[in-house]
Amino acid sequence: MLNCYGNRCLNYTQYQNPTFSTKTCMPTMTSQKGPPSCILAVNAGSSSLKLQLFSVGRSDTIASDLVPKLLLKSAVSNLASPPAKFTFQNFEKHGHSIESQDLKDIQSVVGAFEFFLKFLRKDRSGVRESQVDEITHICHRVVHGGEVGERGPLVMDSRTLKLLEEVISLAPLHNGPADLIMKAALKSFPKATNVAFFDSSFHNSLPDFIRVYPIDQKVAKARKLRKYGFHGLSYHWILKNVAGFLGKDENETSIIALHLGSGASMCAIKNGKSFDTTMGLTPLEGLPGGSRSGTIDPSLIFHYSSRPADSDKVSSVELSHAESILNLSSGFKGLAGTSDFSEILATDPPTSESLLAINLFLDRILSFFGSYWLKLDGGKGGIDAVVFAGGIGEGSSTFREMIVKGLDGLNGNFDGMDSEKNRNGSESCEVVYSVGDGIGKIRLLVCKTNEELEMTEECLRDDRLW
Ligand SMILES: Nc1ncnc2c1ncn2[C@@H]1O[C@H](COP(=O)(O)OP(=O)(O)O)[C@@H](O)[C@H]1O
Ligand SMILES: CC(=O)OP(=O)(O)O
Ligand SMILES: [Mg+2]
Repeated sequence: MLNCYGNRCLNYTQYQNPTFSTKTCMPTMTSQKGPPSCILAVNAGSSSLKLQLFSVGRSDTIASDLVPKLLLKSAVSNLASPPAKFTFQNFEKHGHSIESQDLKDIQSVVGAFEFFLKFLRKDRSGVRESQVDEITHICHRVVHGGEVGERGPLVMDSRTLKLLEEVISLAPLHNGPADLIMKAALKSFPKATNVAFFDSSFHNSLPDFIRVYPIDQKVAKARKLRKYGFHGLSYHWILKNVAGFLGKDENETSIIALHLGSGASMCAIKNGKSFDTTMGLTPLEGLPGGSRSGTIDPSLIFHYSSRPADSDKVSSVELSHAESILNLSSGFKGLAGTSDFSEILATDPPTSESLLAINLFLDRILSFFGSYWLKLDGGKGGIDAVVFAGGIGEGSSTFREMIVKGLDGLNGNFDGMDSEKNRNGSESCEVVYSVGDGIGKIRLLVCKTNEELEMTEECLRDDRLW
């Protein structure tokens, strides 16, 4: 039985290597000091909660290197288009059995986290009670780090939770739930160290002329109103794995990365640094998503909330309500009635609504692509690869093919698409695989993103978090 992480495939016998034994999970008597021995990684997305549990061993080759071993993987997906689906896979249980069920009553990531915690302690999970108590570190994906997130990951306690409360309104679909999950984790695992890893940190390198909005700069600075950018854990994972795949240093790798999931964004990575990205002050800017509008004329908000031509008659839609409409009932949901893009792609025969959603998404992606092509000097060899990731980017060969077809007009030195690899590549065990013919200078790649393992690896690398 194979299991993938990093760019490696491990088989079950390698899994039994005693250096990776769960015995490495020592019970913690006080808040953990010293290297982590058991890490729970929690990724609260807009339509899903993804979790992985790792024990930590020493590398066979470099004894000082800490290596995570995957113990279990669990997810609650489809939260935005119920019923939510729960999956739980215990890699220590014989046959790596997968448990799955519909959760009719769970509609939020916080409810999903509570369900997961209860399930973990059930016999059916195959996880020993003592093993749960051995968790020394909990890594949380927090989408918006505001100014505190600029300095990188942050150990959570009542003081740092307060600091993050200030930016909850800047990532309304994410930071509120993450805040509640961190509070629940602090309560349920009082001996563990909780660390927040920020999606926004990766974009600290954005140049001023890209991150500044053309508004009064006194107000902008005082209220920290600027582009932050998100999906940064995913982009760093993509960067390091694509650099490894290409045999290049991270800081010599330049790519256009497309993270297309319930929330969708793109990033122009220039020599290992984020140079531009489509999301902004909040995850609402840029591409449309499952229920988010993406970029619109800012005046549209006022047309929602008032009737400009008839100014004394104010409509019943208030500004905060308009914000919630743009976040929760726009995007694919507003266009085609569902936030589930796989359902839209599978509509057979296609309806005018499904075609509109697909063509509009494609159009916005190509608009940003053209812009990033120029910014990275694509015509002069400034781009190594185009990389697809996220639920849609990894899951839909059809949509990847549509995007690549749309790039024809650039007349760039792209790989041609290899239809066979594009259709069947997902069966590959590799984290990064090619969907191109390898003839062009710009490779077409898919990267199986893994925000949970990204946080875990960072946690093991950064001893300030222990
Ligand atoms: N095989 C697939 N083909 C097309 N779309 C897919 C596929 N698998 C998942 N998706 C879509 O990916 C989106 C969820 O992406 P994901 O990255 O898991 O979400 P989140 O933003 O919650 O992390 C949903 O719109 C879902 O329909
Ligand atoms: C930032 C963001 O939109 O994240 P997700 O796609 O996980 O909802
Ligand atoms: Mg996600």
